Amino acid sequence: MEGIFFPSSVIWSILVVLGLYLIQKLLRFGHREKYLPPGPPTFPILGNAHQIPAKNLFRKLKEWGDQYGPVYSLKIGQGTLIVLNDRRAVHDLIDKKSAIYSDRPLDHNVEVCMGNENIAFLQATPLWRAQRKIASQNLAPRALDDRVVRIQEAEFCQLLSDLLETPEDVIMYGFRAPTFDNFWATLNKALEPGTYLPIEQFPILRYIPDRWAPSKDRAKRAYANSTQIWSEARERVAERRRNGDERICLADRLLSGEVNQDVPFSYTQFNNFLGGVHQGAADTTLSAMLTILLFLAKHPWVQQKAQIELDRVCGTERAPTWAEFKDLPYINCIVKECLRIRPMCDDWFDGMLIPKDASIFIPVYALHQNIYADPETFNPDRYLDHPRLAMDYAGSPDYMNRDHYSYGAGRRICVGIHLAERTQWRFAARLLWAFKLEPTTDEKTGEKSVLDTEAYTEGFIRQPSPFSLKITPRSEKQADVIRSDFKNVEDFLKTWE
Ligand code: HEM
Repeated sequence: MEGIFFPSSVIWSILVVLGLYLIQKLLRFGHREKYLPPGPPTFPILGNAHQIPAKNLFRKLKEWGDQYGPVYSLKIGQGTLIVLNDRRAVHDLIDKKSAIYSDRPLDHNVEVCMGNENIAFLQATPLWRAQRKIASQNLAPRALDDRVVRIQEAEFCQLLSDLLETPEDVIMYGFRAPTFDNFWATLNKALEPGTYLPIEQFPILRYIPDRWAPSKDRAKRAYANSTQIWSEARERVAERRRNGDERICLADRLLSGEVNQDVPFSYTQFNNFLGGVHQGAADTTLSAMLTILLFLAKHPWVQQKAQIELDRVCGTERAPTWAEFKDLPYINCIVKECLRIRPMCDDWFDGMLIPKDASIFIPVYALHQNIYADPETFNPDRYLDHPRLAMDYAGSPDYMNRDHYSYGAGRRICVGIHLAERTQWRFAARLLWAFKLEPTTDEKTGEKSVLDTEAYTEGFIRQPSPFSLKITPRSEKQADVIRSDFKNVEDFLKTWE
């Protein structure tokens, strides 16, 4: 039988059509679909990836918001990012529909790094729900004000003379970090986020062999390292308990079976859950406290205004306590203003938006710049009409009156928000009651150093770059109170080491 014969012109035509089809497909990769909100012009294949700056992305997000409107989109390869730079959009999508917008974007590298065991990065699975429930019950205002109040106040007695403490360790594991190089103080430094291949956005990168993609190996090592650290933390708790030393903290309550678990945790899930909450607490709280220090030192009028209030309520004889929250409203304004002017991270969600796999992003810095007049000016007075705590505003349907978005939104809102609020308030209140904060003076020239409130580190959590301050007690009386307060709690603090 004779074979079917295609003239070479037909073969060429097919190849040309196929080639054109592939080129067209390739050119459309990274292209913004018509139904998406507007955004910066895309480049074939890359989309907007090449326009994402390595530094100060938060400022670029604001610039794009000014240019393309409150809701805009970015294309990163085949991935879509919808940026919600608008109170109403955040409320309608993230608060009201939080059941469908409580997921995290799929990210293979994050999955490998965290082994799907870190509460902050888990998809909205039954494991996340079980972990979230335990964390929110144990970090609820009542639990904190009943169980944690004494140790937190005591830590702040020490902090006045020694600004080096990380009180979260006590609440999680029942151990405190008496010095910076102590095991409990160094945990976070082992978890530096690395750079890695954006596989979800550019799926072809998946086929790069592991040996040419060091980030893949790094992700596996990151999981192994952090799991080892959190397992050591748990073993230290277990060892202390074997010696009959049980303490009031989440790890002990879980190990004693006092906390109801909706989903049983494996050994590593248990350890990485506690580690994940600790991680959520440590860098954020540190960054917030450094921002408070930096901005107060830069703005003496704010110190003076707060100190008038503190002197009226506490005099020089005693330091303020959390019980005086309502009598010292200006401290709350300072905490809010610091979180507004320098939010430390932006916020990611995944959900059912069209297109289905789009990620949603709240550009917190840009949003804060949009919603307040004169946003670059540090002015706690703008919060005088917001006397309540952040969660009251975040949970209110009156979204136009929300104070700030630094704790996120919807079901994923920071689970440590109540502890974070208490920690920052205690820090600001005691610091201002006790000390005068100033820039340092150059011994040779006699000139005051300039505190740079723009100098922040890049990374997952933004923090003020190192700065130095002159911290002097406001009076001899206050210095005496600091000393005697610390003496009174010293033995109590030792029982947590
Ligand atoms: C000033 C201090 C803090 C700030 C600004 C802050 C901010 C945030 C933000 C923006 C998120 C993501 C929220 C979202 O996706 O909508 C978050 C999540 C989280 N935070 Fe905080 N945080 C702080 C302190 C704390 C503390 C003290 C703890 C624990 C004791 C904590 C534990 C967590 C955890 C576990 C998550 C993940 C929650 C989840 O995905 O379900 N944070 N935090």
